[in-house]
Amino acid sequence: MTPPLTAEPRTEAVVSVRGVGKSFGPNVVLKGVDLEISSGEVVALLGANGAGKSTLIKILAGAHPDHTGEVLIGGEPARLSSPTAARALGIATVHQRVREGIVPGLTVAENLAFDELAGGGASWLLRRREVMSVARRAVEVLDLGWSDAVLRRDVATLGISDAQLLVVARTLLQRPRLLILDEPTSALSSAEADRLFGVVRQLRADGLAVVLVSHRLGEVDAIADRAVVLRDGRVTADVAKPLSWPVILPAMLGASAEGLKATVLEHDTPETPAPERKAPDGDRPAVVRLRRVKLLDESPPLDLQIYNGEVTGIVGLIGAGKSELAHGLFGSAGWTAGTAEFDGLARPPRTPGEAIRNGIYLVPEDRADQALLPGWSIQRTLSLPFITKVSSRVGVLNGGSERDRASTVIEKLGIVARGPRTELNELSGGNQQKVVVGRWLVEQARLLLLDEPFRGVDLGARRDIGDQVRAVAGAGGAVVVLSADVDEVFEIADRILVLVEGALTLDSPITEVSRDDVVRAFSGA
Ligand SMILES: Nc1ncnc2c1ncn2[C@@H]1O[C@H](COP(=O)(O)OP(=O)(O)OP(=O)(O)O)[C@@H](O)[C@H]1O
Repeated sequence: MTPPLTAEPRTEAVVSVRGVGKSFGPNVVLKGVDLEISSGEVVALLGANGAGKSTLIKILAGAHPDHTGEVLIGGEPARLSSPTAARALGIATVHQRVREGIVPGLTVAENLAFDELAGGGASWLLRRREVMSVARRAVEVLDLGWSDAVLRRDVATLGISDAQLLVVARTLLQRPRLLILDEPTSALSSAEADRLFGVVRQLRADGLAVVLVSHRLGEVDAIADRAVVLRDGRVTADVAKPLSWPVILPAMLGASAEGLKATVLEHDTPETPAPERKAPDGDRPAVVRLRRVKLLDESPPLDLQIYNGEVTGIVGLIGAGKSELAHGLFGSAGWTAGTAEFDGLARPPRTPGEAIRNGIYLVPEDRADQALLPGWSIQRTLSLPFITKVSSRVGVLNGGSERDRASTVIEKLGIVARGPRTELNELSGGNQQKVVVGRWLVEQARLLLLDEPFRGVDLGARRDIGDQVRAVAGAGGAVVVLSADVDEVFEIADRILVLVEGALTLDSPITEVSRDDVVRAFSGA
C-alpha cells in the first residue's frame, strides 16, 4: 500500500483522527484513517459513493462510539460516546437530510432556539421573549434578514433551502470548534450556496475548523483549503490548495477516473460548449402534449411537448413547479387546470400504478420519503416495476431472474454492496440513489421522469446514470430530467426548458443556447 500524498503538516490541530476503523458486521468500512483538522481551515472530505465519508463524520458526531483508533480534540483524547458528548466537545454536524433537523409543529423562532433552550421539558416554549431573542441572534449569525413575522411562522412554511439555513444558523449558535457540513448545498440554488459559503469564509476567518463533504467539485475548488480523499475506507490523498484534480481524481476513483477529467474541467470553464447532440427532427411524434396546464395556483397556463427518443432537461429552482410537473405526469398529483394527452393512451394516468403499467416511471426528488421501502433488499427494490405490472395477474416472482436483474444493475451502475440481497438501509446515500434510479432503468420506459437524479451521486455514478438514461432515449423512449443544476442539464439533455414560478421562460434545443441564455431565462430577462 503506497502512503497517501500528504500536505504540509498543520499546526493547531483542533481534531486529530488517528488510526480510526469501523466495521458493520463483517463489512470493514474504515481501515485506519488518519486526519488532522486545524482551526481556520476548510477541509473537503471527498470520495466516491460508499467510500466511508458519512461513517467517518458520524464517528466525529458521536454516532458510532464502537469505532477503533482514537480521536483527539485540542490534543486530548476524546470520548465521542454520543451525539450529545460530541456537541459538548465542540463538534457540530449539519446533516444532509435537513428536514430531519427541523421540529415540526413549532415556529421558525422555536426551531432556531431549540438547541439553546430545550434542555428539559417543554416549559421553554412559554418563555416567548427569550425564544425570540435567541432566534434573532441566530438570524444575525447568518445574516438571514428574517423579520419577526417570519420568525413567528410555522416552520413548515419554509422551503428546503431556508430550512437548511435555519439548521446551520442554529448550529452556529452553539459556537462549535469544528463544523461538519454534509453536502450542505444539495438543495440550495447557486445564490443561496454562495451566501452559505460567504458565511463559511467568515467563520474560517474567525478560526472555526470546517469539514465539508461534497460531490460538487466546483464548490470544493472555490472554498476548500485542503482536500482529503477517502477510497475504500482509507485516506488516499491529502492535498493543500491549489487543489490538483489530476491527483485528486485518481485517488478518488482509481482506474475509473479516466474520461472524467473533462467533466471536472468544465467546472473551471463554465462556458465550455455543450457536448455534441443530434439535431432535433421536426417531425418527431410528441409522447406527451400539455395544453394550458397550471402547475401552481398562481402560475400562468403553459403548453409543452415531450418527444420520443430525446432527453428533455427541465431546469427550475425550488418552487418553480418542476416536481408538480413530474407528479402530474405520473398520476400522483393533479393540476388545477389544463389537459394532458399521452400518445397511445386513451387518457392520462390517474394513479402511479396506472402510469407504471403504461411504462411511465418516476424517480422522485425526495428519495428517502417516497422511493425507499424500509427493510427491502436491492433485489426486491429493483423488481418493483415488475411487481406492479404483474399485480393484477396471478404472478409469482422468480427469485433467480430477480437476482440476475439486480446483479446487472449493480454492475452497470457500479453499486457498492455485498450483493443483490443487501438491504437498502445498509447502503451509502449515493448507492441508495443508484438503486432508486436503477430500478426504473431495468425495463424500457415509454416516459421516464427523473427528478434530481444526480443529487448525492459521485462523478463515476453521474456518468453511469447518464449513459443509462441516454440509452433509454436511444431506444426510443422519452426522458425528462428535472434539475436545479444547469451544468447537469447541459451534460445530458437534447432540449432544455426553464421553469420559473410555474411559467416556461425557455424551450430550445440544447445546441442552440448558452449558459448565459439559461441564466437570462431564469431572471425573466
Ligand atoms: N448501517 C450500516 N450497515 C451496514 N453497512 C453500512 C451501514 N452504514 C454504512 N455501511 C456501509 O459502509 C460503507 C461506507 O458508507 P458511507 O455511508 O460511509 O459512504 P459515503 O462515502 O458517505 O457514501 P455517499 O457518497 O454515497 O454518501 C458502504 O459500503 C455502506 O454500505
